[in-house]
Amino acid sequence: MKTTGGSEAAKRAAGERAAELVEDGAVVGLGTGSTAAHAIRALGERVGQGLDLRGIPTSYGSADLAREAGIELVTLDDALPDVTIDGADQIAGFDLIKGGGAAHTREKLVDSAAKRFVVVADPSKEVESLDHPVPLEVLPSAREPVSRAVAGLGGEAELRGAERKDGPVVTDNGNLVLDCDFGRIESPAELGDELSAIPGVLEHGLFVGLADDVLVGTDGGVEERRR
Ligand SMILES: O=C[C@H](O)[C@H](O)[C@H](O)COP(=O)(O)O
Repeated sequence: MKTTGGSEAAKRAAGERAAELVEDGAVVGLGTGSTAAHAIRALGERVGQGLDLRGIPTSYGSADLAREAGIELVTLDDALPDVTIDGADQIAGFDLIKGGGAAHTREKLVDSAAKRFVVVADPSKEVESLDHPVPLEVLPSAREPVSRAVAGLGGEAELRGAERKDGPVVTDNGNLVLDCDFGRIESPAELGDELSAIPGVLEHGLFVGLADDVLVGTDGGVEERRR
């Protein structure tokens, strides 16, 4: 499981608070990453205490964690999520950049299908304006044309390298990831539309207009924002 900079206590506080919001009988979208992992473990504990729920994973990682936690898994073919709990790499208001774990394509599918999308994070993720590189999941054959198209939009694309494998990261869907630096992003919605229009891009990591709640854990509690 990829881990990021914020304190583990803050991530756990946010994840556990989000798990408390889940009602009996719910279908829950299970996000990917170190913060969502705390929510999955907390949900597993509630299942152990008798809570009835089914989970829809957003990656191999979240599926494995959910199985270990004793959560029954289903797919979007079986049910749509009542709520999805997912992390983020950067948060400005309710706009997000996701995909640090290369899971953003399935995450966007599950997050956007949910009646309620709850973001869990630690304070290091919050910023005034988004400026984190935007991950693009691209077809392997589209790497160069997409990089050129990104340059045409004023960005710089870098192929994400794997850490415990030679060569690039290959996603759960068999594709590559380009991390695209646009500096400060003035209009996330507009940039998202432009990235979606590039042939060969499966999905980009800008999540605009999707989040309903942002729960930011701190070492002393959880700050909750609702749209
Ligand atoms: O692809 C991965 C996801 O978008 C994660 O939700 C995101 O990278 C945040 O992960 P973490 O909670 O580990 O910082």
